Amino acid sequence: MALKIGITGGIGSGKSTICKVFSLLGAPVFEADPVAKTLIDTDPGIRKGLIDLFGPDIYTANAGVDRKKLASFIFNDEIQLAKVNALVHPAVRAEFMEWADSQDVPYVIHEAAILFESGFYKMMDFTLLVTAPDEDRIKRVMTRDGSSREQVVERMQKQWSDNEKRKLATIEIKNDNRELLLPQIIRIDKQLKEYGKIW
Ligand SMILES: CC(C)(COP(=O)(O)OP(=O)(O)OC[C@H]1O[C@@H](n2cnc3c(N)ncnc32)[C@H](O)[C@@H]1O)[C@@H](O)C(=O)NCCC(=O)NCCS
Ligand SMILES: Nc1ncnc2c1ncn2[C@@H]1O[C@H](COP(=O)(O)OP(=O)(O)OP(=O)(O)O)[C@@H](O)[C@H]1O
Repeated sequence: MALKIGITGGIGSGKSTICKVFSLLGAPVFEADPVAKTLIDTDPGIRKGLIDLFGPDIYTANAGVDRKKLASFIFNDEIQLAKVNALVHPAVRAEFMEWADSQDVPYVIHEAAILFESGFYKMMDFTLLVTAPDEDRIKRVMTRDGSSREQVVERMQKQWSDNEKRKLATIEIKNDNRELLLPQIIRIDKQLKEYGKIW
């Protein structure tokens, strides 16, 4: 059975970029967020649950969820956020476990922005935390998404701080353009492949 490796980090830290490198090194990557979003749009149980919570208008005419509406209901109300997460996260978890068990490799990667916040980290054998200075992250996301500094800072403030995440992480990957990124990833990949062999 493949080792399960969780990878997380704040907005713009470089999770997706680093996952691309792990993928090139042969590690299958499960991206939790798009899976969660697809399930919200397509899973009948989740659909019913969201309609019960927020009414039928939470879905648009073309069947997808109204993202702006859902964000406005949950991002300023912790109770509603917890209810939505309780509907969506068990389904994501089940999909991940089934996917992971079908992979014949030393290790697989689970990428999630809220790996620690959601408790998903408890299902992982090891966790990797990607960090970078706030200013670098802000500039990267402004360039990537065309968002304003204020929009990025607002999102950052809603996420756990790196210090909180460090307490739960096995290994930190520094994506700060001071410590070289590729040697860090190659070292971790080598260790995981060795460890995966004897697991
Ligand atoms: C509510 C939605 C429609 C808002 O979409 P929007 O494009 O405005 O925001 P985006 O998806 O980029 O998320 C922004 C940030 O919010 C935080 N966040 C997103 N979903 C969650 C969640 N379920 N719980 C806690 N924080 C969350 C993350 O820190 C993320 O970086 C969207 O976030 C969503 O569908 N979320 C549920 C999917 C999910 O649970 N994803 C988390 C991984 S399992
Ligand atoms: N070391 C780096 N130097 C410069 N740019 C970088 C570096 N690492 C990542 N980037 C760029 O910064 C942006 C953010 O990186 P990425 O999308 O990988 O972050 P993320 O952690 O997955 O973000 P999010 O949580 O918003 O999805 C991307 O455009 C990426 O190409």
